[in-house]
Amino acid sequence: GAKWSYNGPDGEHNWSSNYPFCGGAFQSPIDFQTHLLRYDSNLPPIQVQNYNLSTNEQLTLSNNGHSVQLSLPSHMYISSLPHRYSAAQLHFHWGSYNLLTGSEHTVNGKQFAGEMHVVHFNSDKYPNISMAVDKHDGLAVLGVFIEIGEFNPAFEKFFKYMNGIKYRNQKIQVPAFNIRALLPAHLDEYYRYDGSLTTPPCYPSVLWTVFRRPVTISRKQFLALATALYASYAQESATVPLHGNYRKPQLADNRVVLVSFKD
Ligand SMILES: NS(=O)(=O)c1c(F)c(F)c(S(=O)(=O)CCO)c(N[C@H]2CCCc3ccccc32)c1F
Ligand SMILES: [Zn+2]
Repeated sequence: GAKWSYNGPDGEHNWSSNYPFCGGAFQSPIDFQTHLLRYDSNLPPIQVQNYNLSTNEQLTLSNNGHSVQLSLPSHMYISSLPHRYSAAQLHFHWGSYNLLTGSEHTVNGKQFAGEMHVVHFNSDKYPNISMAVDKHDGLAVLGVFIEIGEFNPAFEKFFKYMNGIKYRNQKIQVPAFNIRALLPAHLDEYYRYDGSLTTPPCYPSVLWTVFRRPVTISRKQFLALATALYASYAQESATVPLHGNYRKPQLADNRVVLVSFKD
């Protein structure tokens, strides 16, 4: 499809000229404002299966020019939703080395340092993510806020390889590890709403689950994420740093955000 970026002439204000859904309804991310929230006692803790991958499996770590992404095997899935949602990939959104504000979803206007998304597709109904990506019940994405704090050994399992994918379309194989360790300890408190991909083509096909509790990575780890990658190709002389890859919060319109927590 047509090229897009997070700033300049191909920035988010012009996405809808090549990707009409980006100017449509049910867009993501949104700001979780207290008055939009409604407690729903029927929201169960999120349950994931087969996230504890064995180290003799290999995952593809790649720089797709928009984010750093880690491919995930489809035998990993979410089991607590109405359909089985099988994993496809995880990726990140972040600010820049001196702007610790790069999350996509926000809470009463507060932006976190970054945000991780674990993308799943409805494998009960669709054979692969490409067939699911534009269907109303096609995708389920788990969102995890990232804050600066304690060093995070789980993230280090692939952060340490990022110098191998500095440029766009570079990819390397990395040993698999326990993906559950990237999620918060408790999966019972989360925001839930119907939304979209936060990048073009912005299909309104995502059941969003954003956990209330952030995970922490160290400042050094965050700097590595925010400074290691380029959106440009290796052979290009003009390098374009890959940072600030987050979409601004979109209008909630009259969407309600369900929450699994009371206080
Ligand atoms: N924030 S977000 O909405 O979760 C989100 C991103 F921000 C994001 F950058 C990506 S991308 O890395 O593929 C780059 C541009 O699509 C995705 N990819 C998804 C949806 C598009 C098709 C596809 C195919 C295979 C695997 C994953 C995906 C994405 F879903
Ligand atoms: Zn994302």
